[in-house]
Amino acid sequence: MEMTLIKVHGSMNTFYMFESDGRADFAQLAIQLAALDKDIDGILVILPSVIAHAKMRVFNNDGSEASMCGNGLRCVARYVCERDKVKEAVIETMRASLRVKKEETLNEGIETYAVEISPVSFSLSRLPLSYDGNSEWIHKPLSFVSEKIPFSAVAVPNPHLIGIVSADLQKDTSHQQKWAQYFNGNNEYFSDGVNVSYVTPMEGGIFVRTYERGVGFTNACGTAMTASALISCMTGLMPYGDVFVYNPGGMVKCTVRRQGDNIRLQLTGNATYLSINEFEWSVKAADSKILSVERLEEQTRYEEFIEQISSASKQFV
Ligand SMILES: N[C@H](CCC[C@H](N)C(=O)O)C(=O)O
Repeated sequence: MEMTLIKVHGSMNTFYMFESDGRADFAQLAIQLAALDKDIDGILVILPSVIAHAKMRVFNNDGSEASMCGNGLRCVARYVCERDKVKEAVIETMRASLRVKKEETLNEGIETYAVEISPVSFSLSRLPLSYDGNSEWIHKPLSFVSEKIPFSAVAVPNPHLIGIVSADLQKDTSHQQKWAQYFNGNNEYFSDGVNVSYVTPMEGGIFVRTYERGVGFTNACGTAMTASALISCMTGLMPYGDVFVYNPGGMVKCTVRRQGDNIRLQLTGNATYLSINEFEWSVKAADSKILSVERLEEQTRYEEFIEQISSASKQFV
């Protein structure tokens, strides 16, 4: 079957994105495309919706489906707003219909979108994490990992484990890799795996690096950056409001608002199209192939943006 795939990224978290009527083995397609293109972190499927402008489904490189993808949702938001000629829309996701909107460009020529990140839950059963009968785990060390790293577990709604670490644990990723691989392997704590982020405060914001469930280290993870901004505000590391989050793939703005138990999160950042690809999809992986690639100019402007901000975060990248 021939398909048109748009290769996109949010903060260099890269995906193939396409519209579909829903009748296909998307898990298998994600595995095939990840094998064909080492750049990507998953696929974004845009489907019809009876309750919103469109529905988004997200599949990681290993074929697992995720309930949410913040960087991906910005790219889907752009596609749907341009398709329907609107500046705001609602996108149905696995657990919520989320508001999205086109924003002023971050920088000349960089398409920028803001997306709602919801629902939020600290209940360990929602992650699911089982640990010593606790119902929540916020800003406390997991002693079997380290006494020096306060961890927090939060679902937005995909699962995140967030550690606040010093600069040296941010520069040397081996500690994060060891524990992220453990929590995403056969372990007694996270039965569905978890996205593991290490957060370090820096000039003007926080730096977040994520080892993603179903993928591994990525340049950025939108839900993880937003969850990390939330934890940073809850623990007093950052004031509530706009938190600038730097990552290996760039920088995004996470807006964190809280009134009592009511938490509202918004993620703003680029939605960049890299290329338009014609793809021949065959059930037999060996017969699937990318037939043509039409590269687009936008990435040049995104790289200029990275150049501008890199002095702030290059200590960690
Ligand atoms: N690996 C994630 C899904 C992708 C989320 C990430 N790419 C984002 O931008 O939020 C998970 O399995 O929960």
